[in-house]
Amino acid sequence: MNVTQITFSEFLLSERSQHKLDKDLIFLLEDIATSCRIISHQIRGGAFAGKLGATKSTNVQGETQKQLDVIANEVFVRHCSNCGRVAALVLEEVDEIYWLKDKPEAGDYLVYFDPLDGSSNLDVNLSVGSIFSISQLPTAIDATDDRSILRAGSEQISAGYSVYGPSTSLVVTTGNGVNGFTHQQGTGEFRLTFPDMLIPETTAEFAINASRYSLWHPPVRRYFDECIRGKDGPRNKAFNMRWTASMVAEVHRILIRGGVFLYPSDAGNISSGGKLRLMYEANPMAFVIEQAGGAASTGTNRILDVQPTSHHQRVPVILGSKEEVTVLDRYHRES
Ligand SMILES: O=P(O)(O)OC[C@H]1O[C@](O)(COP(=O)(O)O)[C@@H](O)[C@@H]1O
Ligand SMILES: [Mg+2]
Ligand SMILES: [Mg+2]
Repeated sequence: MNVTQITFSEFLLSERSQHKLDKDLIFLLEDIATSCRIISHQIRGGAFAGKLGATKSTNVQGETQKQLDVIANEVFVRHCSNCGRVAALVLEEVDEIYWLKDKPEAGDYLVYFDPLDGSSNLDVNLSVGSIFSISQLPTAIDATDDRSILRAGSEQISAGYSVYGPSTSLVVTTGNGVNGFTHQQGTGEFRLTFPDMLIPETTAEFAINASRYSLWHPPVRRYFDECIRGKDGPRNKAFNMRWTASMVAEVHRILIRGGVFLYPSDAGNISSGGKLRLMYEANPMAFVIEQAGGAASTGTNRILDVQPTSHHQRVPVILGSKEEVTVLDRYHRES
């Protein structure tokens, strides 16, 4: 069968037989895909339903919530609570952990969501997305214990994201490489359009919010200063810069054509540990990036090795083409 005809369900069945995936994981991934379809539909109709603006509330991170942040959150809660193996949901928009079982068993799933990433882009009709991560409880627990959801990223069994851009994409890893699907209008199916995604090892494109230059630490300034000196600078390369203010869109571009994305800790965010959240932004993206042959670092550690201490924890993020992440790690060591 032509790759573009393979549906997400068919793909999951073949992954299941090749890699012995648990059938409940397949059901959960189907529920996540259904949620992404619904959210995509809600975003595309948002202007008609008056759903693009902000709510009057702020989330646990003190950020003003968009109406669609709240809607996307509800969609994931409603559709991903059905699979009997899900023990808990951790969501960006909700302070507490949402336990679905009183006495979770070994192997039960812990699912982490950024229901809508880059939501400041909604009002201006630019790309946004959803991010998910799935881990398992290593042992049964007698009663719910919030510390048991603090799993390192290296324990993820699946992760991915959906981008709601000119088309809706779904990109997924189950630890066996990375595959990308496009939502087909009409049939409503996600079809395999980007099999075996691989990130080029070298790149001449970086993404950072350069308005924070005055807040950056020396290694990040050094990297940026060298990049913008172009061919005549120490890197001998004419670098290009991008910033979409939506991590999903940045990661998707890097998966398609390479590049490096940075949201480092700086003088403005160091007291919180950085900007991006470990459990539902950094970890899932790091897993996808590594599975596609890239690298993901805090500047001093591999992101997937960071031991979480709280479920809304923030970390510095540097990810993408290996060569650039290696340069940035070295600049951090040398500083
Ligand atoms: O506005 P800034 O500082 O450029 O930050 C943009 C970053 O913030 C985020 O939008 C945070 O995501 P949320 O919309 O889920 O809070 C990232 O997607 C993006 O990389
Ligand atoms: Mg986000
Ligand atoms: Mg979000």
